[in-house]
Parts: sequence; structure tokens; C-alpha cells
Amino acid sequence: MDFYKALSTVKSFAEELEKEWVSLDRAPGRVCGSTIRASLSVPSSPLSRWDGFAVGSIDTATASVSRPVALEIVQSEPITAGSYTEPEVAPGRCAKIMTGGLIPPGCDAVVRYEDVTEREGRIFVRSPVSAGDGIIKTGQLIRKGQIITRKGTVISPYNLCILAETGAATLPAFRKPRIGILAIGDELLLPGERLDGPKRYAGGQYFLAGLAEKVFGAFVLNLGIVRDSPEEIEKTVKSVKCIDLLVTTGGTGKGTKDHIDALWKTLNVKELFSGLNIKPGKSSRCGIFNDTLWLALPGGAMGGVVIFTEVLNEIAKIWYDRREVLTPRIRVEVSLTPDGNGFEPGSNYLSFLGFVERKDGEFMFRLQDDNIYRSVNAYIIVPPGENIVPGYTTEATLLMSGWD
Ligand SMILES: Nc1nc2c(c(=O)[nH]1)N[C@H]1C(S)=C(S)[C@@H](COP(=O)(O)OP(=O)(O)OC[C@H]3O[C@@H](n4cnc5c(N)ncnc54)[C@H](O)[C@@H]3O)O[C@H]1N2
Ligand code: MOO
Repeated sequence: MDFYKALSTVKSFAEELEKEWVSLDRAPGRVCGSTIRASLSVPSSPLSRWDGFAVGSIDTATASVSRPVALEIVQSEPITAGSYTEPEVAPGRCAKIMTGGLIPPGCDAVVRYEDVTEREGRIFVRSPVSAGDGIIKTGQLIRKGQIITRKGTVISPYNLCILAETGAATLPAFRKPRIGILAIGDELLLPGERLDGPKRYAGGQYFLAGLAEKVFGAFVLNLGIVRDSPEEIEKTVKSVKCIDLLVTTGGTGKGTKDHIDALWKTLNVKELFSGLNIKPGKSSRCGIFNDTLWLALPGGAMGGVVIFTEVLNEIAKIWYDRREVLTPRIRVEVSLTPDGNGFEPGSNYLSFLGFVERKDGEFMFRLQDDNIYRSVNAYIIVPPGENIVPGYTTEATLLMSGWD
């Protein structure tokens, strides 16, 4: 089945998630559940931008270096951020004010202390100031009623700051989707178990679980490992409740111990896609079992990463009512494989994991090396028939969460 057609079939079986109130302290990385408008203006009254003197601009109209205007400083405590303003400042006078202080009545500008001379209770202003100079106007930073966070936005530190500035202590967020991850394979062990005989540690689920949590904002239910036994797989799968997506790895092939195909028939899994025209991952399949989406990915430490990310990106659009995918995409130039030959273009999409890095101001995508630390932070998908030639540019999907 065509890969992108397969992705769209999955979308129609996902549903928007319910919402819950989340404390701001717990909100980073959560997805905003409804469009939020500012409940007040920031600042709520005009404030001083500088440490200096609040003046009436009209008093300074004739000021010049040769004929500075003298203004008498009203005799009171300086106006500091958070203090009450003075009574009206009369013409010909000024008030000492600090950054963030409320502009007192009678004043419409602030001059910086370093721009005037202060002597014997007066300041000398050497050039005219205009109304509004040195003042942060009411609502200049945030206007009451303006949209500050849209539904579907991944809450960033910036969003948090703006929400807090408008006094929001909580916000509605989509509940975290629950993703169950089960690894299938006689040979698999969890790190921490004793390595014994022809076994291997299973790293694949950790890649997927990390993506589920960090990129897709999910709660991961680690279902551990089951052996290549249809009965065991069936028992585990049937024992899982209250999840939004079940992901299994392994057993999708045609080998003697690959049971997914037969088991799906026995369990009457309603198939949404299988036999994809993308490599690796062509043996992936997706279906509905017990009203839950089940994504069966091939085994291997990284065999399912691209399919998982692509499928989750589509489902997350529905879960979180978003138009855009959650993973950032950037234009990259692909460095050729070490032998410089690229690969044989064919009838399938080809996905490549690799590493995006900046070189001479351009983003380069280095195809995954077999044995190099930090060699994967992104992937590219090359359409059927295309080849990676020198200078080939494409979009890379970054395996990290993107703020909006
Ligand atoms: N004769 C053919 N053989 C294979 C074909 C084919 O077309 N003809 N396709 C190959 C492709 S492509 C894939 S993909 C795999 C299908 O794999 P399975 O889904 O059946 O995966 P397993 O056989 O269970 O495991 C494959 C490999 O990965 C290791 N593994 C499994 N789970 C994990 C894990 N969680 N973490 C790390 N490593 C894992 C497992 O030990 C195997 O080495 O079939 C090919 N064969
Ligand atoms: O199904 Mo396999 O993952 O094409 O490599």
C-alpha cells in the first residue's frame, strides 16, 4: 500500500483527546487544549522604561544644550516598581522614578538620569522629549483579549512566561495519550537482565518510548518483552486496557517465528494498512483491535523509528487538533554515503536515519554511520525513483519536539 495513503487511513481512526486542567508548573511540553486570550493587559498601567525622572513633555519643549530647562524634583520617595504613584505632578516639576514604576498623573514621559543633570533639587533637561518617551504604555506588551496561546500549541517556555504574565495559574491541556509498547522476540532481554546464550539486549523500544514521551507528549506503558509465542502475545495484548495506541516490535516478517500475520487473522484485527512501499518498514502494519489502534513494527533497534514517527505525527494531529506535525522539518543538503554512490532508486520510498549538523551556514544531513556515536537525530524520506546525487537537498524530519 502507498505509504502516504496508509498514513491518511490511520488518521481517520484517531480521536481528539479529552482535556484537563494543568498547573503552569507542570505545563512545559503539554499541548494546549483551547485557544487562550489574555485576561488582562500587560502592563495594566503605564510604566517607566528607565531609572530617571517622570516629566510633562510640554515643559521640555524649549530645552536645548545652551538653554536647559530646569524642573523641580517633587520632594517625596522615588517611585519604584510596585510602589504607589504620587499625587499629580504640577507643571514645572518632575518626579524621581525607577524602571517599572507607575507613571504619576501630570507626567507623560520619562528621561533617563544619565541624560539630565541633577543639582540642588532640580534637574536640567537639555533636549525636548516627546509624549510617551520612556514609557511602556498600557497593553503595549500584551493586550487584554488578544490570543496568547492557540489550541494545539506545545507549551514552550515562552508560552509559560506569557501565560504567567497574564495571571493564568492553570491552563487546559489535552490529556497525555497512553502508548503501550511491547517488544516481541525469544532472543530479547531487558538491560539489567543477565546476558545468557544467544540472546541480545533490546534497544528498539527505548528509541520509540523516548520519542513517544518527548516528541509526542505521551505517557508510555512499558509492556516489556514477550517471547515469539502467539499465545503469549495474545495474552499480553488482551490484558492491556485504557491505551490510545498499542505498538509492538518484531514478528512482522515471514520467518518461522514471526507470528503477527497469523495472529492478526485469528484475532480479527481490522487492518488499516500493511505491505507498505517504504523501506525499511515495509512489513509494518496497523489495525484496530478491541477499539484500539495497533501499530506492529518490524524488529531491530531502529527498524521502526521512521514509520513510528510518521504515523504518530498523523495521529497527533487528531489527538491535539493540530494542522502541523509535531516534529520540526528543515531543508538539508544530503552528504553522500562514504563511497559516494548513493543507492539504487527503485519502486519504494527509502528512509534514511542520520544526523543534521550545520556546516558553513548550511544544514547538512549525514547518513547514519554504522558505528558512530550521535549519528542519529533526524531522518529523510526519498521518493521512489529518486537518487541521492551530489547537492541533493530535501526536508529532514528532526527527532525532537518542536515548539510552535
Ligand atoms: N527472506 C526474507 N527475510 C526477511 C525479509 C524478506 O523480505 N525476506 N525482510 C526483512 C525485513 S525488511 C524485515 S523488517 C524483517 C522483519 O522483521 P520482524 O518484524 O519479523 O523482526 P524480528 O525477526 O522479530 O527481528 C528482526 C531483528 O531485530 C532484532 N530485534 C527485534 N526486536 C528488537 C528490539 N526491540 N531491539 C533491538 N533489536 C531487536 C532481532 O533480534 C532480529 O535480529 O525481516 C527481514 N527478513
Ligand atoms: O520491513 Mo523491513 O523494515 O523493510 O526493513
